[in-house]
Amino acid sequence: MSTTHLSEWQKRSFDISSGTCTPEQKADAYRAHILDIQYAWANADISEACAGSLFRKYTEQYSAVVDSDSPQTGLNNYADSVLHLARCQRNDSDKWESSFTAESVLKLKCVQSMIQAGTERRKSLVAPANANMMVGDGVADEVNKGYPKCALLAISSTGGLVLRPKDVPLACNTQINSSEMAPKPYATAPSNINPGSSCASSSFNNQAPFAPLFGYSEKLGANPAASLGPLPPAKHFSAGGSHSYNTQSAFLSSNSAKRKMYSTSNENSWGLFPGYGQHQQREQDTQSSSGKGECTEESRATSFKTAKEQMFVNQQKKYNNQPQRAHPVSHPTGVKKSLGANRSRGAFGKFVSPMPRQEEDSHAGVMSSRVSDSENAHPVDERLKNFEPKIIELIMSEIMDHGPPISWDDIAGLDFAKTTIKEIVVWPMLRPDIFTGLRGPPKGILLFGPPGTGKTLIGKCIACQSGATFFSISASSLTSKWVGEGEKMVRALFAIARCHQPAVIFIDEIDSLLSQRVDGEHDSSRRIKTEFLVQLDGASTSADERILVVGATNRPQEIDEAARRRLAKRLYIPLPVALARKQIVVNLMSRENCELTEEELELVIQSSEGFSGADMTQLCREAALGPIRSIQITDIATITPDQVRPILYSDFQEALKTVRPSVSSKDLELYEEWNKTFGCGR
Ligand SMILES: Nc1ncnc2c1ncn2[C@@H]1O[C@H](COP(=O)(O)OP(=O)(O)OP(=O)(O)O)[C@@H](O)[C@H]1O
Ligand SMILES: [Mg+2]
Repeated sequence: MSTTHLSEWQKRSFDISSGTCTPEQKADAYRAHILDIQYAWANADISEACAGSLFRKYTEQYSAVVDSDSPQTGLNNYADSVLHLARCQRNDSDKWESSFTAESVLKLKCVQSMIQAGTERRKSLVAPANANMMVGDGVADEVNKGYPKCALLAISSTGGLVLRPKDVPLACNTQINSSEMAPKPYATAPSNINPGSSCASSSFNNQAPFAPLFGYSEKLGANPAASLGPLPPAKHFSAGGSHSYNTQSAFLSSNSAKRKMYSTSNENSWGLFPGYGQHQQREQDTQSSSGKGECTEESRATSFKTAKEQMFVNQQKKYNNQPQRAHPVSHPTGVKKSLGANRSRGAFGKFVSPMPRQEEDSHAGVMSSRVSDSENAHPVDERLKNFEPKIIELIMSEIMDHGPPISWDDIAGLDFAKTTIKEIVVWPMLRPDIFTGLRGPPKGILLFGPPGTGKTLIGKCIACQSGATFFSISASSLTSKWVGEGEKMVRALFAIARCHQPAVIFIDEIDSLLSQRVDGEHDSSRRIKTEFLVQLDGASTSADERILVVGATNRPQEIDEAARRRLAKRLYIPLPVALARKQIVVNLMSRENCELTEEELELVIQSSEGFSGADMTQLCREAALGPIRSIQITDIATITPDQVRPILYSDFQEALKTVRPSVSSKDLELYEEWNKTFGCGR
């Protein structure tokens, strides 16, 4: 072996034997040894016998670390840890975590006593004095069989759970209030819960105080509607409540209803796992019947709609009227997910693409595409069968979840970049038949420029406007502390993208992933880079593949030269010119009470020379605070919003004293220089 290899080898051996390294480092070092042995043997640097013996030795040692479940010496919590990552991440909004599960709820003493009471008194319901939960006879029977199939009805104002007997009808579209319900023993529902079929789910979901009780508002929300018994025909009836209770995992699916809703363009196309299509088909049944505004007995019996699905239907209706090809079900908060930072959908959970396909613009289109997608599910299966479900799941959770749709007009200035991107991203995605051969679009784009100039904004806009499946990946999500995991993630990412073409993989801050490879860098990060370059090459050489990688960075000079070559279209995103700055101010101020004359606006624009888009936003925010600051501290508690004075030029003048450009002219020169050398602008 070469001297370099030898010294590396010695260093690692020393590390391992020093007794101070962690099991992860040991595993890493052993694995590196194994790779080196393979490499040396492949290069005929060592004999087969030598390779065999070394290989055996280090494999055993590696296995000993990997298989040992002692936390001090081993890593056998590998799968657990990864799954834990996937499951246990929470959004900021998830402050609580329920410890209730299907079983634990049923084991609660008060529930037990209520079940008992329900069994004893078949017709009239009497709750134990110390509980808010009542169970009808049908419920008790169901509970005794397993999980309740049609039990849950409402949640009491004190947070208790009220179960209603099957045989007590409840008008579907009637608002339950305490007075109406008073004569009935189950009348403890809060008055603001409306069990009407079309909104029962969301009403329940919004009962924040109840959510912690179970933590599964989605399923609970669905079931009240499902259990209404003799419901009148309803628009979005959800039936078959047993679905949500059948498994613990259904319960564990948590409060997703208050989180993002994905679009369904590819909702069924994932089709990774058998049996999944059935569920999807049920969903379609529900939707087709809801589309007709009626609910058949059959659909009650076989279909089931969670609050999430209900919200999707509502959202879809809303967005169907919108002209642009925006995501039909955007999350109101516009949270962008990052790997592991969200709830896992479960290895067998459905994949939901965020983007509508072209053919799905109409309602009928949605349906037909879903059916054909689920029919075509198996080939997709095949291509991904070598990947572990947990990795696929992690990648899936990276799909961008975007907020209010962003249009090209929301991005001020940057005309050249916008036109070029439309040319190479949007149009080819929409008309692949025209953009063939030499007209084929480049497979990699690099957006580079000073911070705060709209690179990420462009990424979001591509997500909204391209009609492609959009993967937004952060470098940190691909770097795992587990040896080999990062490369697998990269491979899986491209494999999944291949299954969901046309696809755009957006990598923000790409410099941290594809920085120049240097000596002494950690093996695993080097391997991730190499794998990325290989995949990028594969994607860029295959003419049939419609995968586009878009990278964004404000440190273009740090990007590896091999990566630079693969990101063939390198677009400079400069500081906004005066016109663009004006557009940003006008856009932002159009939503506020602002009295700025045309001349004053011009003065503001002149004074903000050298500001980035983000700086301009900051300037406007600061100016908008001016009127508030002018209010007397004693009045702040009582003043009404319309008494707040408009934003004036003086507020901008004040703001200009505190907001400074964030990009220095020296930095700008570097960008300009790099653009001249490597950029593709005019
Ligand atoms: N051209 C623009 N038009 C409208 N708003 C802009 C523009 N550029 C920046 N902004 C505003 O600045 C904010 C930050 O922009 P963005 O995150 O896209 O910057 P960036 O180029 O990705 O910066 P960084 O390199 O630091 O990641 C945006 O959310 C937007 O409010
Ligand atoms: Mg950015």
